[in-house]
Amino acid sequence: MILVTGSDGQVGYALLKTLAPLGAVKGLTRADGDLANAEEVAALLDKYQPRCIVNAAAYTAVDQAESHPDTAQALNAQLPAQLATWAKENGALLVHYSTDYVYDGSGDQPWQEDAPTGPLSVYGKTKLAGDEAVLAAGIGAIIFRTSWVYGARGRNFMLTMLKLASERDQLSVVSDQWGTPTPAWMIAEVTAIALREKLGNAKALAGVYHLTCRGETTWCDFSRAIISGAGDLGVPLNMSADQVSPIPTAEYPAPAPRPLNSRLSVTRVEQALGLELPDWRYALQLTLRDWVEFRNN
Ligand SMILES: NC(=O)C1=CN([C@@H]2O[C@H](COP(=O)(O)OP(=O)(O)OC[C@H]3O[C@@H](n4cnc5c(N)ncnc54)[C@H](OP(=O)(O)O)[C@@H]3O)[C@@H](O)[C@H]2O)C=CC1
Ligand SMILES: Cc1cn([C@H]2C[C@H](O)[C@@H](COP(=O)(O)OP(=O)(O)O[C@H]3O[C@@H](C)C(=O)[C@@H](O)[C@H]3O)O2)c(=O)[nH]c1=O
Ligand SMILES: [Mg+2]
Repeated sequence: MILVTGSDGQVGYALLKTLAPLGAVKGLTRADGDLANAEEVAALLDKYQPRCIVNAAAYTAVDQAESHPDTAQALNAQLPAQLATWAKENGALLVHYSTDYVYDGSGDQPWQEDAPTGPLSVYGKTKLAGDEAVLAAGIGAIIFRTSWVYGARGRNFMLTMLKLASERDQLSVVSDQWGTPTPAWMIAEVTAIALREKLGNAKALAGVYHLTCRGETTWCDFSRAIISGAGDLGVPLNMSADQVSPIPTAEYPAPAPRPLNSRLSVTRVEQALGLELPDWRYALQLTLRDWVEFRNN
């Protein structure tokens, strides 16, 4: 049994399908229990006895985390720590996800996996604590640090932009935060490849791996690419890409500070798996097509 936590979320939902070839998959949603409650988590692990846990549950509301640090800590730090301890005691494999927000965003070069961390927000700090707990368990877990996750369903920047562009005739979007948009399906499909290797050899792929698309952009140019890509697919919108105005971060005040440089080097995962990850623009085209399908059904 492969247990996927957070299976109503963007990545968790995609994993239900991509992991299916590797065995029986059980997804945990809020209906199964509160993952912020350690006793409920223990009972779920006891019930399902997974040989493999893929932890896609997290507290991902970056701004709300500033005023709800205890819930963020429970989901982002204590849950992965508990899963790692259980995996160690029961000889299970663990795959966990983390974020570009563990870095401080300085400089303009892609971060390597062994670079110093320096989270700016409660979300980033609690995610880093989760990574550290998973690594400290010494069980050869895989940690995929991804960024700017989006998809045809869930809460994400692509869907926000499509909605706003159908209602407004002008948008202002920050143009000084750099990073790489990454669809949930891409993360789920690469996870399946990695997990299959791990099922063959438990020592394979241990540690931290960045897992994003290739290339880099800003939220502003990502927004423009979403709007022009949707237009190319015949989606009726109220505005065009050139009506998206670039603004500095200072003009978009928010409770949580965001890193300016979220570029992540993906060489390590590409070499480990012997593949080349897709460029973010191509991945966006495929995801927009998913969304058009999803809307029409
Ligand atoms: N989204 C992003 O841009 C990025 C995400 N990541 C990381 O990737 C991973 C997957 O993220 P993503 O799929 O986008 O996240 P989502 O927020 O889409 O999914 C997380 C899931 O966890 C569930 N969850 C939260 N709290 C609880 C709880 N107390 N009990 C039970 N379930 C709970 C959520 O349910 P509910 O919706 O009801 O709260 C949701 O279904 C996470 O580790 C995240 O930190 C990394 C970089 C970027
Ligand atoms: C809606 C909107 C957002 N923005 C800015 C705010 C922010 O800096 C940026 C992206 O908005 P978001 O709310 O998606 O940002 P955010 O929630 O910080 O996204 C992050 O989520 C967590 C979970 C991660 O791990 C990160 O990788 C990253 O994806 O765009 C605008 O400038 N204009 C707008 O109209
Ligand atoms: Mg958000």
